[in-house]
Amino acid sequence: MAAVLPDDVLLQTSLEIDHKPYVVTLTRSQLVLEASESAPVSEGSNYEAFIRVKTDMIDLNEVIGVRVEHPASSKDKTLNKDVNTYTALEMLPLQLNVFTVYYIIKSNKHRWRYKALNITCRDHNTSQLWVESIRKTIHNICPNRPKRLLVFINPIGGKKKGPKIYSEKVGPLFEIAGIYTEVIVTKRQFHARDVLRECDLSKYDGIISVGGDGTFSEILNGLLDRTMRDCGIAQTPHSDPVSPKIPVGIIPAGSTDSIVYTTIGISDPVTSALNIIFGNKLGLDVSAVHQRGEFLKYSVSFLGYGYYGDLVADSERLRWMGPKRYNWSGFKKFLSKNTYEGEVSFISSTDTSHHPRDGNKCLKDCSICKRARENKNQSTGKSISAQISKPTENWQKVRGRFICINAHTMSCRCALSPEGASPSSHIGDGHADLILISNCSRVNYFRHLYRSSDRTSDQFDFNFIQVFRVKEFRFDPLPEHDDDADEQTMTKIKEGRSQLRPATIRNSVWNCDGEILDHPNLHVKVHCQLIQLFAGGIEEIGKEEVFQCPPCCSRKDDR
Ligand SMILES: Nc1ncnc2c1ncn2[C@@H]1O[C@H](COP(=O)(O)OP(=O)(O)OP(=O)(O)O)[C@@H](O)[C@H]1O
Repeated sequence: MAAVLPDDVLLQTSLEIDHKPYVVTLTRSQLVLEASESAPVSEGSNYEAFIRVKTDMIDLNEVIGVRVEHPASSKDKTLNKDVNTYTALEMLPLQLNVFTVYYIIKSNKHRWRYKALNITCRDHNTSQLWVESIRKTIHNICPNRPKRLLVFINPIGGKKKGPKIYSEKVGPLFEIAGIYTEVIVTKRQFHARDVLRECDLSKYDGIISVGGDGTFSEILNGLLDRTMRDCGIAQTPHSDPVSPKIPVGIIPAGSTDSIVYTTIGISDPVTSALNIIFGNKLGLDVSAVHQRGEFLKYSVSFLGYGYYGDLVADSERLRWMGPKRYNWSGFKKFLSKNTYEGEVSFISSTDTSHHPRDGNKCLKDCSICKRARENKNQSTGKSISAQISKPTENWQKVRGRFICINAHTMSCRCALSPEGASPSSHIGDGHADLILISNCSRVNYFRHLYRSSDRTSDQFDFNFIQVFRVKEFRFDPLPEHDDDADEQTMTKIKEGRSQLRPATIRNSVWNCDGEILDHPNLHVKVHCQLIQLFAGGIEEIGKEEVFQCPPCCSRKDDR
């Protein structure tokens, strides 16, 4: 343990923890807890003397919050109750001389939890002094923690548990952290987007999506639309979108929650809430999707034509099945094995130091994403025309009949595919991994799908699969076709009046972050680290710190 230097000490008092005497010291970065025993006092002395027998420390950057606590609220695990109960308990008389420090613990497998340490002071003034001093010190060393959040809760995403997850697990944590929140439970699709178009964003330090990838995508699109409008920039294939100043966070409450899995390593509302509270941030690549020169939307994780497009179109009709609808639709589409003809054109990455099959995973503090951010910062300020991909840029083309065409802006991890559909894809390298799966037998396609759930094998190691790391791509279906006829067929499919059959439809749809894009012709351009996401990146298992629980803590069970 490093010695506490005198000028580093901000406050030091003899306090009680678990009815035992402690000398508690607040330094500029830590709370130091020294178990002590009373020593015999020399005659005539005005001071109580202690012998220090054991020392523990809590880093202040791992403290969620501190507050004067009512005993019932800690004993009864009030945090597991709903917000109303929680507020009612707060109105009971407080035990004003006790304050509680809430701090995180990191268990293995990326899951974060927290503990509460009750500290008893002699009187209310001392307790108040401690609370204020700790808060001020945290604010000084962690100035980037958010203080005001706008929260959107989707009540129909996943298993429809968004409101419950927020009120039981997340809202109380934001309250402990002293974060002011405005909460909107969405009433319809595009409700969040419409609010973001009009509201005063300067009031908030972050926007939080409680839902799945679809809700996040809606919020991301609303925020980027708003930013572009405020900057007076039209969204064309040749314009570079402007990064919003405000970061976005996700509390997972959807069916797949792939963005959370990929950026934190686990779909867990408490871990995500703690990442938001600590203000951890990552730069996320965003793909701008256009059709025939017209802007359609932004995508942050995945674009899939063919198998994954058909799958999402089918699964939309089966929402009542919950998350299992994806397995059922996936099985059906596997059996039908539709194939689609088309031409894919793309501009490959010029950086040859990394590629989609190099096995280099995008983990916390990823060097590839860091380099991309530095390059982006250097190029900011260059004229926009210098950054536009020109028609003369090196476009490559692949024609064929495909089972699917997938573009991953990130690795797209999820419970079914722990390493992701494109394991070496990066969150912020400014590129997407383009996976072209040509027509093959069902057995071979199954071998590819099976490998995506296997951490050890290369799912792209087949002669019918081609992979490219690209910054821009286009898809044109072949032969040229009647868009209107296909759109009518797609409407019937979505309304449940028709099934997808290769004989009746020549084109698939695009699956864009779990939502359907009806138009087969697509032009996609990746924008490096366009938005900031509240997430810390995936910690490498084995490199995580092993938490030493101070023996003095109130030893609450993991929540
Ligand atoms: N009150 C609402 N009623 C209907 N649709 C809504 C409502 N609120 C949000 N939506 C829409 O619900 C859609 C699906 O939500 P979401 O993506 O969160 O859940 P999911 O599809 O179950 O999860 P995932 O995308 O992770 O697979 C989104 O497109 C969102 O715009």
